[in-house]
Amino acid sequence: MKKKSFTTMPTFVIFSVAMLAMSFASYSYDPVLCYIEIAVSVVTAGIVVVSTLRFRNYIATTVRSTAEKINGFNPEFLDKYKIPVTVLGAEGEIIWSNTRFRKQFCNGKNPEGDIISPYIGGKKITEVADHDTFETACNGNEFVGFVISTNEGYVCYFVENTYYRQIMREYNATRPCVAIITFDNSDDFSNESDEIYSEVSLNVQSFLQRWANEYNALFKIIGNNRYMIIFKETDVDKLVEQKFPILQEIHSIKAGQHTATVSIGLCRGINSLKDSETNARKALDMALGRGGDQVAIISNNIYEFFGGTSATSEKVSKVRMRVIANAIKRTINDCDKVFVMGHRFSDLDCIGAAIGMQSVMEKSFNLYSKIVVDKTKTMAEKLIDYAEKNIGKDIFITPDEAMKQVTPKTLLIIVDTHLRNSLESPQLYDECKKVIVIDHHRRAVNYIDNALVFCHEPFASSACEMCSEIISCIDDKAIGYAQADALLAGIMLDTKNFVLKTGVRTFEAAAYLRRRGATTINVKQMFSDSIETYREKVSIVCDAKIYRNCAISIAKGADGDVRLASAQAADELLTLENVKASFVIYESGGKICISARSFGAVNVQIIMEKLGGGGHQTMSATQLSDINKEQALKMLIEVIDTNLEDASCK
Ligand SMILES: Nc1ncnc2c1ncn2[C@@H]1O[C@H](COP(=O)(O)O[C@H]2[C@@H](O)[C@H](n3cnc4c(N)ncnc43)O[C@@H]2COP(=O)(O)O)[C@@H](O)[C@H]1O
Ligand SMILES: [Mn+2]
Repeated sequence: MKKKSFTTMPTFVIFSVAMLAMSFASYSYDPVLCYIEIAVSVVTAGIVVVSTLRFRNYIATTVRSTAEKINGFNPEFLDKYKIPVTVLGAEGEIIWSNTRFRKQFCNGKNPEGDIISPYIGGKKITEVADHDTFETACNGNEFVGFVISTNEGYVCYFVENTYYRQIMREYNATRPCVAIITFDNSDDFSNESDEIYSEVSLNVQSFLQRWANEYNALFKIIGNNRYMIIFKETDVDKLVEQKFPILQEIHSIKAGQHTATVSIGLCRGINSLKDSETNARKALDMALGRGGDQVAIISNNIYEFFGGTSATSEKVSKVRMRVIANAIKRTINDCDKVFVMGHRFSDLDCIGAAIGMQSVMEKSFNLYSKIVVDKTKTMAEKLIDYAEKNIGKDIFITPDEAMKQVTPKTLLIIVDTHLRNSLESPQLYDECKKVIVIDHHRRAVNYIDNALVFCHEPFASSACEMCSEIISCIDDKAIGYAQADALLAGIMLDTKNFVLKTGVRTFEAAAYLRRRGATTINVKQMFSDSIETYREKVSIVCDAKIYRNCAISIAKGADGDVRLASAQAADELLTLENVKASFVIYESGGKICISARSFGAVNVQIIMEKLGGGGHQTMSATQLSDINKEQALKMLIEVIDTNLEDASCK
C-alpha cells in the first residue's frame, strides 16, 4: 500500500464520472472518441474499485491487528476517548484517528493518509516506537506521546501535559543558582597600605552588591573578601549571553600597579541549595586553579568558562610551600620506595623537576627512588644524557620496569602535569596507591583527584620552580650542581629564559639553584638542537603567514624532531613584528597537533580549548584525530575568527 494513495481516490471518481459524461456528449459527432472516453472511464472506475477494496482490506487487517494488540479495541469506543488516538500503517501513515485527535492536532480536518511525522515533532514513527514516551507539541499544546507497535502498524496516543510543562519551566527558570565569589588578588593591595586595601576591598564589595541588586539576587558576605550571590536560572542565561561583564567592571578598580580581579564559581541546574553551594565552591576552586579572574560554571558536572584574560600575578607568600614540604615529609614516612614521573613526551621542566625530587628522596629520606621515563619519546634527551653522566646511569627506569616493582607502600610523585591521560604511564598511576602531584598548569577538568598531597600553583613559572622551593624547604643540601642545572633548565624552558611568567619567586628559585652550583652555560647546552631540527624550525618560521595578528605555519615534518621544532618555531614566531599569537600545525604520532604561543596579549589557552586542547594563557596546544593538516588549519581559522576577541586581553 503506497502512502496516501487512498487520498487520491476522489480525484479518480470525479475523473471517471467526467469521462462518462463527455462520452455521451461526444457520441453524436465522433463515436470513436465516445468509445475511447467510455473505455478510459471504465478503466478509472476499475482502479477506484480495486483500490477501494485493497484499502478496505488494508484498514481491516491493520485495525484487526490493533484490536489483537489492544484488548477491547473498538473504533466507536475509542472515538469517545478524551485523549487523542490514531491508528497508523506500517509506514506511519494515518489510517484512522479519533475526534479528539482531529480536534487537537488537525483543526477538525480529517488527517487520513497523512504521515504522522509533523504531529510528533518531525520524527519518524520508527524513531519513537522504540521508546517509552516522546514529547510533542501542536497548536500551542504540549503532549506526552505513547506508541504501541502492532503487526501491521502502530497505535499512537497522546496525553496533554501543557500545564505541567509550563509549571516545570517556571520552576526551572526561578531555580536558585549559587555563585561564590572571591576577590582573588586582595593580597596585592594589602601589600600597598591598609588604607588602599580597605578602600579597594570595599569597592569590590559594592560592585558585587550592585551587580546582585541588578538581578534582584540575594547577596551575602561569607568571609574575608568572599561573597555569595543567589541568582535565578534565567538571570544566569542573561549573564552567559553577556559573557559576565562584571569581570571587566571589576578591572576598573585599580591602585598603584595593581588591577582588582575576582573569580566566580557558579552552579546551575541543581534543585537543592546545599548541593548548589557545594558545587559552586568546586567551580570556584576550578576558576582559581586556572589562574583566577574568571567565571567557572558547573552544570551536570560539565564546566564552562568565561574571562581569564588578564595576566595572573604571582602569590608572594612561600608559607604554602613550607606547608606542602611538611605534608610531603609526613607522606613519605610510610613508604618503601618512590617513583617520580612526568608527562609523556617529557621535556626539560618535567625531567628537571623529577631529577630534583628523586635526589631528595634518595639523599634526605634514604629511600629507593627512580625517575620513570620513556627515553625513546622524550624532548629532554640532552638533559637525560647529562644526568646519566653526572648523577648516575641508574636513576632512570622505564614504565614497564617500574610496574614490576610497585607495592602497596610505593609512592608516586607526579610532576609537571595533573592529568591522568597526559602521564608518561597512566597504568603506573593506576597501580600506585599513594600519589603526590606537583604541578603549575592551569587546572583542567578531570584532574587527578586522589592525591595525598596536591600541590598546584598556577602562578608558578614551572614545575622546576615549585620543586626548587619544596626542596629548599625539605633539605636544601639534598641537591648538587647537576640537579641544580636540571632544575634551572626547566625554569628557563618554561619562562623562555626569564621572559614569561617570571616573578620574584622565579628569581629566588634561580638564586637558590645558583648557590647549589647551577651554571648557565651547562644549562644552555641542554637547549642545543641537531642541525636537522634547526632546519625544520627555520623552514616552519619562513613558511608562516600572518592572519589577524596571528602567525600561522604548517610544518612539513621532513627532518629532525618535528615536535620540538614546532614548539620552538612557535616561540620564535612571537618575535615577529605585530604578531600577538603564533600557531604551528604539525603531525606527530598519527595526530595533527597545534602548538600555540603568545606573550600574553592573546590567551591562547581559550583558543586551544575550543579545539579540545589546553595549556596556559601563553603556551597551549591541542591534538586532533582523523583530519589532515589543511582541515586543521581551516578549523583553527574558524576558531580564531569566532574567539579572538574573547581571547584578547583587555
Ligand atoms: N590536549 C591538551 N590539553 C591540555 N593541555 C595541553 C594539551 N596538549 C598540550 N597541552 C599543553 O599545552 C602546552 C604547550 O604544549 P606544546 O607541546 O606546544 O609545548 C611543550 C613542549 O613541546 C615545548 N618544549 C619542550 N622542549 C622544548 C624546547 N627545548 N624548546 C622549546 N619548547 C620546548 O614546551 C612545552 C612544554 O610545556 P609544559 O609541559 O607545560 O612545561 C603545554 O603546557 C602542554 O601541557
Ligand atoms: Mn612540561
